[in-house]
Amino acid sequence: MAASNLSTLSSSLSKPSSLPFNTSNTHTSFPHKTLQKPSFIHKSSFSHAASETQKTSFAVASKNPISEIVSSNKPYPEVYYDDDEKPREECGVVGIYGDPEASRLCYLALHALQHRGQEGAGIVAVNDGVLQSITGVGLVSDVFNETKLDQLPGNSAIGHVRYSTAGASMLKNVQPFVAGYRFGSVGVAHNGNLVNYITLRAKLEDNGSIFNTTSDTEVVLHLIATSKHRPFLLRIVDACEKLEGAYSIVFITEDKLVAVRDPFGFRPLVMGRRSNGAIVVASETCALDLIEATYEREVYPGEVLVADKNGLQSLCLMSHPQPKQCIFEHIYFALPNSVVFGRSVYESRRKFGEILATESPVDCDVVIAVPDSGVVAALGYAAKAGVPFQQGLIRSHYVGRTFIEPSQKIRDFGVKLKLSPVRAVLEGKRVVVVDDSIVRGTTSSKIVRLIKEAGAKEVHMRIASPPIIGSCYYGVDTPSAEELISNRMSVEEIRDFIGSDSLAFLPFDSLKRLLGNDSPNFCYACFSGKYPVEPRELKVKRIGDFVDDGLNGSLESIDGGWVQANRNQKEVKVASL
Ligand SMILES: O=P(O)(O)OC[C@H]1O[C@H](OP(=O)(O)OP(=O)(O)O)[C@H](O)[C@@H]1O
Ligand SMILES: NC(=O)CC[C@H](N)C(=O)O
Repeated sequence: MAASNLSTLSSSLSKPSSLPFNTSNTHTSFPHKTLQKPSFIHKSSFSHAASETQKTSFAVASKNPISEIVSSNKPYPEVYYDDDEKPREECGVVGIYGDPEASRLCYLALHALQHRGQEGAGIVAVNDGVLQSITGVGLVSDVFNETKLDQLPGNSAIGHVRYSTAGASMLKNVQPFVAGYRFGSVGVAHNGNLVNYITLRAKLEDNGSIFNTTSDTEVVLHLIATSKHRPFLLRIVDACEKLEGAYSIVFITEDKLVAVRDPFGFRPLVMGRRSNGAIVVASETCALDLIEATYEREVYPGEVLVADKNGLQSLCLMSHPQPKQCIFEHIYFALPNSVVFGRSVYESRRKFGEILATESPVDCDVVIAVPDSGVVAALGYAAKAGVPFQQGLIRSHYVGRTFIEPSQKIRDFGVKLKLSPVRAVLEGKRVVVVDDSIVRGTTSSKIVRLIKEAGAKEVHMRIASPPIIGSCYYGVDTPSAEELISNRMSVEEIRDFIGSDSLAFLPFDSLKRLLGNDSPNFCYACFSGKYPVEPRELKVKRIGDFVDDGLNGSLESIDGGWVQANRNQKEVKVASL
């Protein structure tokens, strides 16, 4: 990332000059995906911690924020999910400026973003120049209730739902973080992953910084506090220019809401307005819909968007390389009713299904989806193939996303617990099954078996993404390369492994063709292994990593042992910084 000349920046409060996206996208509304509860394994783990919350306040003149955190009304709980290498989704962020119900609106918006993170949730609100924060582990509904929200009055607030990518899953790492520095207080909520935070943290600690968490996000606060620039906005820019990797961040201060997106725009961030003029920023437009804010546009890659008493200002301060937005948002993460990177997620998925029907047709009687993420692509496939779409798998809404389950054994069990076949739809039929992705192959192999046991004559798997061969380092903590089945097996070998009669993936070239001129603006590292920002400092999970850890390479040992060994290694690393 090229450094901007900060001396020229204070006068450059302006709309970004070269905006990479068409801003005229319309806002499409679709029914909301049912928000997922954590799976049974999470639930039991959360049961001790779900009620654990912490409340902190930061006044303008806060002199010692650390002592205030330590004296918060509840102690930190035990780490409730201390698995630093499990695959995870992303975080969701929201920020509201200029609404008397700011914290309640944040609370609602966090519900809409719950699919992006279920480990912890928090809100920071500003009232009379004091930042007040409540964070807790578990779901938004576990953390907040009327009484808690009553403690967060004020006209501006930010919120966060977390899936950890750096730093263990524990209360102290739940965002937003709040800190006091010599010119005031600042709260931060981050979606993404910083690939250079270990070096940044080491430098900061060399210079005397004391860290309160093990999250990558905390370095941002220290960089702001130690920046030599003024005013606050330039401190933010100065700090962000030192960051590498993915960050869609909302900041809150006594008098401002600031939204920043990294120059590559890896993770989404959108802006909207309520009818009373309140400004809203959020990870996905589904959050805007819920709180009746009208979607205006994205926060652009490299943009710093500021809402304060003077209105909305946009600073285009960071250099603009070619954007590299996460394609997996469209394939799996985002809700289909969201507009992400200026495109309807629903439309993307429907077209992925159409492409599969055109490029990998097969004689069949019925098309079914693996709910939830496969539904829209299956609808596209069925419409294009002219074959009826039916609900051949019923999904339990009390079981969470299996992609994020911590161990292989639990994932196996989780698939059966979550998805039940409908014999009336499947018996004697040639069935096309559409899913959004194959990560480890757990879901597909179990599903093929379930469907065959329900009497299907043939099962044809169609996957609405190219094969996933690379781990993600930009906010989606996908498994090690060894765990990615497409990294270990050919398509035919995978077909054999999952036991289907045929298997086809969305061809990578067709995906790029579909995106057209916008195609170079996406990050495809998970399909190509080519990383726009090299994750130099982070452990690249390749063959040999787990061999060195003394494990034999079976999937179970990766889950049960490699993770353990790696986690210990990480703890040592952090401690020795
Ligand atoms: O190959 P695997 O390792 O099994 O992972 C792939 C599966 O995980 C996801 O489902 P998930 O249950 O997480 O999410 P969803 O309910 O949103 O479809 C995805 O939709 C695939 O079905
Ligand atoms: N998934 C995310 O966006 C995580 C944000 C941040 N890196 C954390 O671990 O808390």
